[in-house]
Amino acid sequence: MIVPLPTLDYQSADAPQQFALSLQHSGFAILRHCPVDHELVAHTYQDWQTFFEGDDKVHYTFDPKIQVGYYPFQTEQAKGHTTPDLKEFFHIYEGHPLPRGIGDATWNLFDQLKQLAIELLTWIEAQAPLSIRSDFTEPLDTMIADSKETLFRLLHYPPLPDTIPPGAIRAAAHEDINLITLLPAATGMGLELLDAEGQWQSVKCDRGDIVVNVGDMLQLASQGFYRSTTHRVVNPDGPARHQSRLSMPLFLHPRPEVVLADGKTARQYLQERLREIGLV
Ligand SMILES: O=C(O)CCC(=O)C(=O)O
Ligand SMILES: [Fe+2]
Repeated sequence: MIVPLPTLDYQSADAPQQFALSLQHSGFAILRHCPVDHELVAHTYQDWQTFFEGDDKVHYTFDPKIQVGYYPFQTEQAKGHTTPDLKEFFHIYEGHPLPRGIGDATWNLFDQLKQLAIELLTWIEAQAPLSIRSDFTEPLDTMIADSKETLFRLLHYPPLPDTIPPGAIRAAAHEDINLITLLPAATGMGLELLDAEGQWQSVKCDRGDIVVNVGDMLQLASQGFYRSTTHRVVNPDGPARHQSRLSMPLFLHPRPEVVLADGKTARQYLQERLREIGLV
């Protein structure tokens, strides 16, 4: 039986416990009433919708050395997949300029999400058993607080083409590489997670909710106490086929020199994983 993911109230007294339980069980949690401005989310989506609809984007084509910029439609394929995903996206990192026409909302949202992530990492740490916590090489929140590696990915899944390459979906099944991911509710359905029984479950959330998921780096650092769960974005049916979908995950990455486990640094781990998905 599929038990849907609960939506948790960030402001409730037991939010830290409920949040950590959800991450242990499914690798995902849905939070409502977070200190993230809904207007800012809407504004950011508007700016990037305009960007992806325009012709200017090709002038920002990504620089593979620094992984910044615009990745055209069907550039990325998930680990172990041969068909590229039906998506285009833009990678931004702190300190790098945004495309013309993108206003302050994007950086303001980045800052609000990062502050929230810092707090959520203190919850994640406090809720882990001492035997797990004591092996963290430093507090989880300081791993990311001054990091310049955190990646904001603005994603656009265009309306589906008339002919879809066999096996191609909006985002093929994958796990995130980083510590945790914060995902403001996307503009459309489609996100699914693979639950412990091997069933795909739709991640249902409302506008304004924040979805949080565990990445491989946290799974590694917590010796599997927190699970990094496989997820994907499926192609819609019916009229939604003709609609685009936007989403904007913030991938929280530690400073490169942070040791995750067994002497392995975040830098070493990230390079291994990027090679696997063909991004370096
Ligand atoms: O678009 C989404 O809802 C999720 C995207 C995702 O999982 C990713 O980019 O890693
Ligand atoms: Fe992901």
